[in-house]
Amino acid sequence: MRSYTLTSPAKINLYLEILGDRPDGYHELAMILQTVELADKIDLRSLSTEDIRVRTSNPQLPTDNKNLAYQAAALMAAEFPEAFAQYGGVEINIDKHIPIAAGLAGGSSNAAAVLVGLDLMWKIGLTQSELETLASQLGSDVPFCIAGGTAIATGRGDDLSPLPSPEDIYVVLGKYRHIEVSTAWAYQTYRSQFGSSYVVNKQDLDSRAAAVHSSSMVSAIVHEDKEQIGQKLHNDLEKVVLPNYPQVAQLRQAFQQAGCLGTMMSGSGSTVFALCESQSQAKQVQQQIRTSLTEPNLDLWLTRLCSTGIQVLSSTRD
Ligand SMILES: C[C@](O)(CO)[C@H](O)COP(=O)(O)OP(=O)(O)OC[C@H]1O[C@@H](n2ccc(N)nc2=O)[C@H](O)[C@@H]1O
Ligand SMILES: Nc1ncnc2c1ncn2[C@@H]1O[C@H](COP(=O)(O)OP(=O)(O)OP(=O)(O)O)[C@@H](O)[C@H]1O
Repeated sequence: MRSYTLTSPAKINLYLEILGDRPDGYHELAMILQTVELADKIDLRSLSTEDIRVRTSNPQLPTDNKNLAYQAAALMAAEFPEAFAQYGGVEINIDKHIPIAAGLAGGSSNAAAVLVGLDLMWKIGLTQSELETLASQLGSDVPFCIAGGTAIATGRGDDLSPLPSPEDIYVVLGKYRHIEVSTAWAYQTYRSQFGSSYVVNKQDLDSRAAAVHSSSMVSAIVHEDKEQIGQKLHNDLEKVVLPNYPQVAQLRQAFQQAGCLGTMMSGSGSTVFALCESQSQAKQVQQQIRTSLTEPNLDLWLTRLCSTGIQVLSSTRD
């Protein structure tokens, strides 16, 4: 029996611009993605049978083929049938800490962890680029989750260019337990409201995607200018989510008034994050939100930007 334990961290979007629509129904994006330390723990245990089993600490999550971690294992089994036959199936245990449907790529990160773990368990030896290509079949955010850290993401969100990770930036995450935003709904609503303003010409699209590389946010990251990183946060999906979810808009306003470097909704929401220059500032922001919004359904987490993606914590064999 072999087992691997991996950490599966969440991401936030420091920048998300929607450039245009795509013939496949997706959107062309210019994003800056960033991992944070808040993470799930994934345990993989080999089975003597050719089964894929999922267990999770959160009863809300599916354990069948609707779970992205299951889909990742099924993809590996289909791509590498000989390894699957030789090493047997796998039991996947998901110790869930990342909130679900929160814009934090929790499911995507779990899928990335299964790809990385099974590559090791089945001794396949895939490169990071090969893992990312497989990951893109599972979802737009999954390739980034493999190496994590800080990266520019263009195309559907899966064309990645790494950036240096800013150090010592603390993050307060806030999410209402009862508010879950569907990513597909957010993009569809954006398209129906703002689709007419999209870039249609392929050349313009390419130059807009390239522009993110020389943007003020990238410059702020490269120069580790915390103030500017906070100032340049951007997310086009706020334009559709905030008007439809007034509590999320109110939470964002409360963060803004709490004196942080900057605040923004992550991905398609409903999580709002605040960047803070120190742990003590983050604790103060957390405290101020608790006193200004006496809402029992609001969860808050204190975490930190992180420079790594999926990591193996331990492994055993006998
Ligand atoms: C909002 C973000 O999390 C920001 O990082 C991502 O763009 C979404 O990533 P994800 O959840 O991995 O997305 P997918 O599972 O690939 O797609 C979910 C849905 O989002 C929409 N979608 C996603 C990515 C993209 N570039 N354009 C889209 O329009 C599609 O309607 C799709 O049906
Ligand atoms: N392993 C998993 N962890 C979390 N959600 C999962 C998982 N597998 C499938 N899902 C389903 O995926 C949906 C989105 O969950 P997830 O937490 O990944 O959303 P998200 O953080 O908004 O993702 P993203 O930021 O990539 O859009 C939920 O409806 C959930 O039931």
